[in-house]
Amino acid sequence: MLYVDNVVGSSLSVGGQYRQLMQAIGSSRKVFEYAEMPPSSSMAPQNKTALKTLPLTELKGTVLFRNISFTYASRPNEPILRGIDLELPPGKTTALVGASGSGKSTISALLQRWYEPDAGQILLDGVPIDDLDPRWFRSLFGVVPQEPRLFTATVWENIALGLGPLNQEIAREGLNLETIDVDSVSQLVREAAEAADAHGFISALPEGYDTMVGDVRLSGGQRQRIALARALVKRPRFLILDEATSALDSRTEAAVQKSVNAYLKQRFASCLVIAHRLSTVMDADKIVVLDKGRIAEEGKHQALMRKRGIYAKLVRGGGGRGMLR
Ligand SMILES: Nc1ncnc2c1ncn2[C@@H]1O[C@H](COP(=O)(O)OP(=O)(O)OP(=O)(O)O)[C@@H](O)[C@H]1O
Repeated sequence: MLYVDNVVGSSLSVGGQYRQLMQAIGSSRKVFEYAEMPPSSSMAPQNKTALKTLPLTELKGTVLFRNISFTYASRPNEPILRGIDLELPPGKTTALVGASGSGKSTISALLQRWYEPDAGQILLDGVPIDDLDPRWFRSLFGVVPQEPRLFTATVWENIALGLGPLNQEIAREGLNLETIDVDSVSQLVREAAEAADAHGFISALPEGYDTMVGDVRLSGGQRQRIALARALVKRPRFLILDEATSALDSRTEAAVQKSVNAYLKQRFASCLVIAHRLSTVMDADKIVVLDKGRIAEEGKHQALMRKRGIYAKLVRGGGGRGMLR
């Protein structure tokens, strides 16, 4: 009976593995298909000579959305953004708020050039971003998405991954990622973890930075802080936080905000925050309120509250629970 049990158990497990293997083969086929797709004409290599980079030492970092309109190709009858005029001032934090589906994440996607606007232009220091080399341009961004993914690897590897193949800021500091030694990367990883307020809990894990993600149960907030460290390790000039601190309790969020703000100040980096929580956006230098694809209001928290417009309504709609609903 024991042998039979053994044979049945093993056969079932082989069956499961086979299914997973087939799924993985299917997914990898898709990955290669996408990787081999030719880039859209504005990013194609034949235009490379025309694609610019800006000297980092002179980069101010003013981002301007000028009359941007956008519709997703899959929903041609549903314009998402209409005539957006928006300035992200350098070294400042701009918060995007608005009802769910109002187009906040779409603005962040356009800024990273995941899509091309239907009309209007996005400018960096006065240069249209489509004239800039996309690899160079994207290397300036550190992004924490709504649902960050951690890989089955050590915490250290999960953070170091953010360094990416092309990193101007690191190169500018005399470090070459091709020849950099492990100790220097560890130093960068640790600094990023500190800036994300993650060093404390990582050090308390059974094997510290060498702990395998997957071997320990990390809370949603801990995962978000590792993802934040991954975004900060490349020393971005622009940090995009899309609901990046939503899983943190308010005390931890305040601590994370404090250390991220210190980072932004030290590096003169700009930050774009998307959030539904009042405490996340309240102290932003500028709050931009989106409503049905348009900018309805902008200003600082107090001024917007006095205005008693959409923002004040969103704050009150949270029913005192600190949510913007
Ligand atoms: N890839 C896509 N293809 C088609 N429609 C999309 C796509 N991504 C988003 N949308 C639609 O665009 C609209 C705006 O979405 P977006 O994610 O920008 O809103 P949001 O303000 O960030 O919302 P939330 O606060 O819920 O994250 C929504 O109606 C959404 O369904």
